[in-house]
Amino acid sequence: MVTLQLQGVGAHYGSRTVLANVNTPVFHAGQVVAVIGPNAAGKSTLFKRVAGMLKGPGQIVLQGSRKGLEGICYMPQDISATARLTVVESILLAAKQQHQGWAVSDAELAQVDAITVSLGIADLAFRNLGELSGGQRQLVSIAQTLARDPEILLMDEPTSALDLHRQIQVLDFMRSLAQERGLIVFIALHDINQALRYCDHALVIANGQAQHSGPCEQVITAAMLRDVYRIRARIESCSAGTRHVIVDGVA
Ligand SMILES: Nc1ncnc2c1ncn2[C@@H]1O[C@H](COP(=O)(O)OP(=O)(O)OP(=O)(O)O)[C@@H](O)[C@H]1O
Repeated sequence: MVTLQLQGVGAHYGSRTVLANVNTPVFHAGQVVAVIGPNAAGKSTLFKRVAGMLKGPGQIVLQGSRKGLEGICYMPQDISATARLTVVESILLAAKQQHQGWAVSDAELAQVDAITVSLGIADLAFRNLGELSGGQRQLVSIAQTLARDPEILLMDEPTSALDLHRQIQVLDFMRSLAQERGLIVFIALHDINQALRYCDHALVIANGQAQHSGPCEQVITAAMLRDVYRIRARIESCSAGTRHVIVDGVA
């Protein structure tokens, strides 16, 4: 069973340190971790550092992995697509990054089919990337990331371009994927209610540091929202018993 822990992780762009000394508990297969925090806090930078795209101090301790660092897959926030490929070609290309050679097996085609069906984009399979809407491109970007057979998924605001139905569909899907396939899923989110609803653990990044880390219900508090986001808010249970953030205004 895969586990991941960050120990004193930092990152810099040139001489500018953007992230320093991020420590986390050991995360286990099946867990979904919300990475939350204000704009420019360092969430994407943390993902890039964990994915090996940036250098910096500290250790990314991965244990019980079949694939090693190759199993850490990052879905970027930027979903612009310039390649002249169809949707299915672009997903196959992502899958092929993990394997030698370009021959496509029936099993790989079936895997791509299954991913597009799960994300509700099977009807887009032969459309060119350049002619998709923003939300459709985001769903294809998620499909490309899943095709890489991840053990650790780093999803950078994966629902930012999606309508409400698709947001719920994708987050439900990520949750069941984590549990059924034993993935550890990190999701950078700005919607704190989605973090409360879909994630087990919250890691709050602010000013390039991990300010809080723990179970969502312990970390997402009125005090944290005031200190980190500078808003006045209450956390209340709705009639269905689910906890929600109600925002009263800026602090
Ligand atoms: N390629 C880069 N070169 C230099 N500085 C960068 C680069 N990418 C990001 N930064 C800076 O690093 C800091 C953290 O940016 P990052 O993208 O990690 O924030 P974020 O928490 O993901 O923000 P957002 O919620 O707005 O997406 C910001 O000050 C940003 O300007």
